[in-house]
Amino acid sequence: MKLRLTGPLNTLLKTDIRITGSKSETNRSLLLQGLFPNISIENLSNSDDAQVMQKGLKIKNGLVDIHHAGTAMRFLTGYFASQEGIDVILTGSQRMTERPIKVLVDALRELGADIDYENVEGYPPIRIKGKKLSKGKVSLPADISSQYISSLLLIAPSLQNGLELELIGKITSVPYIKMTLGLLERIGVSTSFEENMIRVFPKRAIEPTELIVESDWSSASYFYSVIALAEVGSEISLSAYKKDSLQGDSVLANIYGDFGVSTEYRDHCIILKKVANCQLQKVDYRLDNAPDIAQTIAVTCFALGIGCHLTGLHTLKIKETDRLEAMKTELLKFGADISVSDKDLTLKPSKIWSDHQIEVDTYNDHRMAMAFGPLAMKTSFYVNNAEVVSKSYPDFWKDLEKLKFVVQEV
Ligand SMILES: O=C(O)C1=C[C@@H](OP(=O)(O)O)[C@@H](O)[C@H](O)C1
Ligand SMILES: C=C(OP(=O)(O)O)C(=O)O
Repeated sequence: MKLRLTGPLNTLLKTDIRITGSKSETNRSLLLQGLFPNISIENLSNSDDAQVMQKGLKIKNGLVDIHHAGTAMRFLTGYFASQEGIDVILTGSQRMTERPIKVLVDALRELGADIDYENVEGYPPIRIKGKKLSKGKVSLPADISSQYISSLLLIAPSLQNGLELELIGKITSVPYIKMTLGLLERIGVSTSFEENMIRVFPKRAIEPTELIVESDWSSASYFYSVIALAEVGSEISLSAYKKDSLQGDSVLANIYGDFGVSTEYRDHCIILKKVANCQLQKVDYRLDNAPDIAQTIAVTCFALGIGCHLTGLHTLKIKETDRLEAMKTELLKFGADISVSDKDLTLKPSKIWSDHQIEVDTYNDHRMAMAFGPLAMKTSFYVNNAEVVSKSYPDFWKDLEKLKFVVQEV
């Protein structure tokens, strides 16, 4: 699906939008429900990634295809490996077969798992024969993806002696690890995380527990961007959010303060308000704790005509696409002065070219499409394969229409 996108120009925005549950919290909660069926879940994510997770958890034999969902790939690997009677081949999209899984497979094998590579060593598809994992201690590199760590932590309470994890190297995406531990604590599992050691204690059964998933902060980032580009006085109310979030991307509330956006927490909503025009020439953020909002911030800065230096982005190369290269290619189309390395992105203040025929390519990456969306408030353009948004946010284009964007299928 190709879209023509035109943003609202010089209008005061005032809209309420409801966003569904965080896909990260949802996929963790679903896995925990697989282990402890007396968990119920409220405000599930309506994303493709949550749907493939839900389906995957029901399969015991045969092929499990999780498409583009990194969390489903990594979390189901741990789950299947630890469940007796499972015999599956776990695979995904072409891109998923290029996203490494070796760190997790090595750790699970160390715990006693039976996993083999179907094609290329270190990458999906993998054949998993589930069994009772006998060991309870393992160390693994922590600088590639936190999802490997979360996968092990999620199955940890079901292991005979729980799990002791030693994390090697600089730990990346830490808030996602803490989110996993936070959810374990909510269902009554004891955990500890000190320096590079994580411990999860075993739990045979839990009390019936309802997990209420907070709405998705990464999805909220696109509205922060819209408000940052809107007229002073504009506001958007997003539900359902809370101040003590498990999601690291809630750091958006601080970051977008720099762009003149205030965040008020009121009755399960966040109210984003443009309170001032951004006076900064350049911003500098280290985002290894919030990698998923890097693209949003880069486009916001470009649209505002300010520079940015974003660091800590070493994980972006192995996500849905090589996000740093993709950002460079697409922002260059609009005239950006951008450079990237394998772990950072630098944008110098530059003017947006007024060429209305530009087509933004999306590389099977929902965040490429959504991060560029707000830029339509400055110039019209086309978005190729716009359906990619369904990976995390199927209603994204409909919600942009609520903000007076003109979204035309062409
Ligand atoms: O655990 C999670 O839910 C996630 C962890 C992060 O991945 P990495 O740890 O690979 O950076 C993040 O980018 C991804 O969207 C979701
Ligand atoms: C990186 C992402 O997802 P995943 O790794 O779960 O595919 C994302 O949603 O930005």
